[in-house]
Amino acid sequence: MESEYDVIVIGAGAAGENAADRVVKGGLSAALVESDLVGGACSYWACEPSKALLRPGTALHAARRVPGSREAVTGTLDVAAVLKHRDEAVNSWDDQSQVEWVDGAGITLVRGRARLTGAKRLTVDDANGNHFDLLARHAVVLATGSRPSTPKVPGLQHTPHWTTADATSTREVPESLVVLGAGVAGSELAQAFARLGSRVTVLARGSLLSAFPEDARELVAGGLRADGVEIIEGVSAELVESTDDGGVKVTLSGGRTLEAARLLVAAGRRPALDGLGLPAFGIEPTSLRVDDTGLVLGNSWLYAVGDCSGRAMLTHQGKYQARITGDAIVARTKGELDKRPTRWSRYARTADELAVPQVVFTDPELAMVGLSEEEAWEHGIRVRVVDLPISVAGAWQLAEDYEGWARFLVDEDRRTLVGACFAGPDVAELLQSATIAVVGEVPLDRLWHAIPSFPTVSEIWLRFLEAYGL
Ligand SMILES: Cc1cc2nc3c(=O)[nH]c(=O)nc-3n(C[C@H](O)[C@H](O)[C@H](O)COP(=O)(O)OP(=O)(O)OC[C@H]3O[C@@H](n4cnc5c(N)ncnc54)[C@H](O)[C@@H]3O)c2cc1C
Ligand SMILES: NC(=O)c1ccc[n+]([C@@H]2O[C@H](COP(=O)([O-])OP(=O)(O)OC[C@H]3O[C@@H](n4cnc5c(N)ncnc54)[C@H](O)[C@@H]3O)[C@@H](O)[C@H]2O)c1
Repeated sequence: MESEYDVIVIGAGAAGENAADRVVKGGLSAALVESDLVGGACSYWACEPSKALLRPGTALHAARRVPGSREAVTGTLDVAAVLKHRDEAVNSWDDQSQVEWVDGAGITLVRGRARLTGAKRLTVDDANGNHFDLLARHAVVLATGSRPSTPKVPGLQHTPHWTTADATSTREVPESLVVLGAGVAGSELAQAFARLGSRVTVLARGSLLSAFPEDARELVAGGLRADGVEIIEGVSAELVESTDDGGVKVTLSGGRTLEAARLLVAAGRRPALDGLGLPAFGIEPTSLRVDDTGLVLGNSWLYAVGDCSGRAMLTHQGKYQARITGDAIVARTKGELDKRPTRWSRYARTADELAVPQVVFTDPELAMVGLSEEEAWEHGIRVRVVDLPISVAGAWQLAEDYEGWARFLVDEDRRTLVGACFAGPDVAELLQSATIAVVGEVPLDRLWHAIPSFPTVSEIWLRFLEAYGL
């Protein structure tokens, strides 16, 4: 006997929850299938615990940078209290509150692992050996998240190591830690553990945070080095082995060896699409492609949102995709969307292409939105880049030795902002102003009237407009 719903969402992470919610808000019924904890990676193993591990160190460092409060700081981080704060942030890995939210939202939760058995048909296998057959009247949404990529380094597969999930859920702070991978997760966790007392070495194939502008990443690298993190750039790990004392030994290109109590592999993630039965529908699990509404190309009922859809792997982006896709499914069901949606309409994930905001929560922070210079040229935009230090009165209020940097990218023909990047303490909260300017395509002549309050770091907007020539 099959249970029928208008829409079935596979995966109850941030993206899946939001997709199901929009569908129900639009008047349809939705089942949400989850094989693990309701809430997914962000709540239990990624954003929330990593930020809980980072924030105490950032707060302590901020207090040390202001005369008056600096003198009051006499100790170091209380490691047990930080880990307790992390435990509270993840509700001690208990998803009861999220299950209650799902119930309250009118979504039916089905526990177990789902796989497609036919068009709009799936089977869910639960932990007790039970099977449930489900049928979606209109659409199935994949929201299955991502899995860590394991680089092909000789010895790594057979050597015990941490994934980012192990690092964020740890109950111990290792005496020493080698981090393989110098992207966002590697940088954040390197600093978190350094501030908790580990001796940390980060290995970067190219440079630390290579996806970000050089001036910005240099500031972050300086912050990590000030915390004692050794950053080795331009190297690869050639061999990984266990040591007799339960630690790990890494041999680098060039012959140098490193020994540490733990190895953390943070070398990117790939969409989690295995075991879903996709090849039967002609879909390769490695190359999912979706249109602006999230519809998987080549069919009329299968959608994808969040990390599994292979676009920017960020919680807020997955939730954005879910809102748009959920609304698009409802509109199609009601016959209100039969053509390709227009750019920036409520049924098109336009920001996926033009305005992805991202914050690296290191200290200093790094915040970026929109197109890079290269991407702007690729889009045919005649772009002008304005770089300047964040040297405004608001910054000095925050920290005596505030060091920050900003980049603004202007479409010269339209005189609108197409991208921005900020690096420095507390710049995360600056990002939404840039996101609004990019998405709103606000002309610079109008931004001239957007007065930043004195003394705030937002004064950098005025400095930018002056530097641009207004
Ligand atoms: C260390 C770290 C820190 C991060 N910090 C941030 C941050 O600060 N800000 C930010 O925006 N992003 C951050 N991210 C990225 C963010 O965690 C992800 O983008 C986000 O969690 C993806 O959400 P999702 O709903 O797509 O997938 P997930 O949260 O992974 O949810 C997918 C769910 O699907 C379930 N599932 C999978 N297959 C099946 C199946 N066949 N049947 C049933 N259920 C299934 C899984 O159990 C899982 O619960 C971080 C990532 C890492 C690794
Ligand atoms: N604050 C945030 O928003 C936040 C925090 C952490 C993670 N995330 C997201 O989670 C996802 C995973 O994070 P991540 O840092 O693992 O991915 P990433 O893509 O940001 O970085 C991966 C890094 O690993 C390196 N790498 C890959 N293979 C390697 C190898 N064989 N040897 C050495 N280095 C290698 C890459 O060059 C890259 O620098 C990303 O999409 C990221 O945006 C977001």
